[in-house]
Amino acid sequence: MIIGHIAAMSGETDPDARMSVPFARMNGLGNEIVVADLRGSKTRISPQAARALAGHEATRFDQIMAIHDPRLDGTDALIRIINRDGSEAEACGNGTRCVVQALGSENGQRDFTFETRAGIIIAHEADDGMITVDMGRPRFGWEDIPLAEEFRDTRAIELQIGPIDAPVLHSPSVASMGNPHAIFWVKNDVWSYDLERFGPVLEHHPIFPERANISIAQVTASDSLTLRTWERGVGLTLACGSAACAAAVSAARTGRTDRAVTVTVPGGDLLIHWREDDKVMMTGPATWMWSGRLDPATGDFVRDAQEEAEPA
Ligand SMILES: N[C@H](CCC[C@H](N)C(=O)O)C(=O)O
Repeated sequence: MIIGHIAAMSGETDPDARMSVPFARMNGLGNEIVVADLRGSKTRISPQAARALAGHEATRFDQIMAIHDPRLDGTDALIRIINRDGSEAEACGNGTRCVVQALGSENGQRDFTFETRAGIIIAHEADDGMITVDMGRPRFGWEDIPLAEEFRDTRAIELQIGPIDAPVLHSPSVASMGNPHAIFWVKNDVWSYDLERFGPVLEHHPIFPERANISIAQVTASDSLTLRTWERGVGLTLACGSAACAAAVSAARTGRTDRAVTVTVPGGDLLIHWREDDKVMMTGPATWMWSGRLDPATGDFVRDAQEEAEPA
């Protein structure tokens, strides 16, 4: 290519070659997701590139779902999940649905098996476009979350914020969906709590050696709850699928709800079913917005020429 030749001659890297990774900006119920296609390449998206993309208005994301070639027999892909701050997460429910929709749109495939740091994740897209992800089994042991000290009963641990004698939030349930979650149960509307202020303090509390995703949940019926989440490595988000799963299993485990619940998050509703075989099934939508190509080293990107889809 002539431009590449001139760029090489002048010591510049060919910008077109650097923008080697196709990506789609997608929406998982308001969770802002970048799905990046690194199949056939040994490259990874660098933490610097992630932070650069996060800092740009157009590509601002909660998670990047980086699709890599499979490493294990029987899996379709290895997925690396990158938070806004460049850290890696083990699980991302909403992002997984976006990956299913992105890959499914290539050839009509409806069933997928992915390797993630949280283990093997199975997902299925139904005729109506709703996507169900088998998020695996929750874990409740204090070392599994992990917590910094032993708590025999993780249905409610000793942790509070606010005045000692009148805490604003206290006694969260904790659970791992591969990634760490704390859920504070509240009586009032979840919007009446200043999660933006408490979230960062709790995310970094020394009780959570790997930090934690922090949610507040109000049980509204035996089959529904409302949830807001401060995500580890991200901040306030409109939806967090793994938090919805952690909240649903914790609600059932503490007798607050049944095992099948609708979890209403700021971006909409997720259906969560903690099956008798201990697997947690999460069902919800995924929406394609626009696509482009990015440089996995720097986060520079170009948009493809096309119309942007209307947000769902
Ligand atoms: N948005 C994601 C969760 C990302 C979790 C991440 N913030 C972490 O564990 O570090 C979801 O839908 O499950």
